[in-house]
Amino acid sequence: MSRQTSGVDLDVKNVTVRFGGITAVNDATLYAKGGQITGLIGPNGAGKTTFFNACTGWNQPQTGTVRLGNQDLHGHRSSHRAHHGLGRTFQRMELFESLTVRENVRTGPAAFYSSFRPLGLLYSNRKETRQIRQRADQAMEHCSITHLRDKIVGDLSTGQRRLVELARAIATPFKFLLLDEPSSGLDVQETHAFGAVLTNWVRETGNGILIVEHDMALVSEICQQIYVLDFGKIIYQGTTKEALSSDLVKAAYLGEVSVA
Ligand SMILES: Nc1ncnc2c1ncn2[C@@H]1O[C@H](COP(=O)(O)OP(=O)(O)OP(=O)(O)O)[C@@H](O)[C@H]1O
Repeated sequence: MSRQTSGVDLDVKNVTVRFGGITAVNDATLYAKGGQITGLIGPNGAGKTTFFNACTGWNQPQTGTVRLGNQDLHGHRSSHRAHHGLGRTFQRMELFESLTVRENVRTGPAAFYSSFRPLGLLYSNRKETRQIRQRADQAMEHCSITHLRDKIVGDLSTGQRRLVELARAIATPFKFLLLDEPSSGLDVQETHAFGAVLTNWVRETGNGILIVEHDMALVSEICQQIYVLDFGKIIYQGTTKEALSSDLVKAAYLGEVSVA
């Protein structure tokens, strides 16, 4: 990964998303800095995925704005937001089971570059093909999965598949990533290694991450800032240390959970 100087910040203001009579996200405002990992936590059904969808254009909020650096993404489709560098992963992994690891990872940058052309994947030039290969190789290296590059993804363990998904995301020239429960299904050691990959990527590229995560040990290890959603509202914002010792946050979410 090449080291860059400064990343862009994600600036989300006053987002409200309603589904009929349900207000899934209620006037939520969040600022996530480039070069950092910001956590978005909250109980099941709090509105975290809906908030992500509003950021990436998967749903259109009733109110609110989304900016990435100096780009106003408000009202634009998800493809436009991806062009401007806002990437995401999903709660359920979306990998091509019958393709190899290398092929899966290459689909990220290939789709990104092709989306700038009217005929998409039909045409690509040599320079672009070289870039796609280089980016995929670097991302696999970064995620320590180079040795798996010729394996079929359907044959891999959950931990390895999570890394393939992450490698595909970071192989794509995104400036900011939204990760939805990316460590789900990993054991303690795999989670720790996964967290180190995220931390290194942010440090080396200057890019930012907003992560939805239920694993509080991982959150406390990698996040600098935390936002807490409860019933669609941001009820707390602060440094990770402050958030984890806040009575309000404990009452809403953490309960007696130990994060040591
Ligand atoms: N498409 C939809 N139509 C109607 N209601 C929805 C829709 N999507 C989400 N909801 C509702 O909005 C609320 C927030 O859901 P959301 O999935 O965003 O929560 P979450 O915090 O991501 O939950 P989890 O941690 O379980 O993934 C829930 O009450 C959910 O049932």
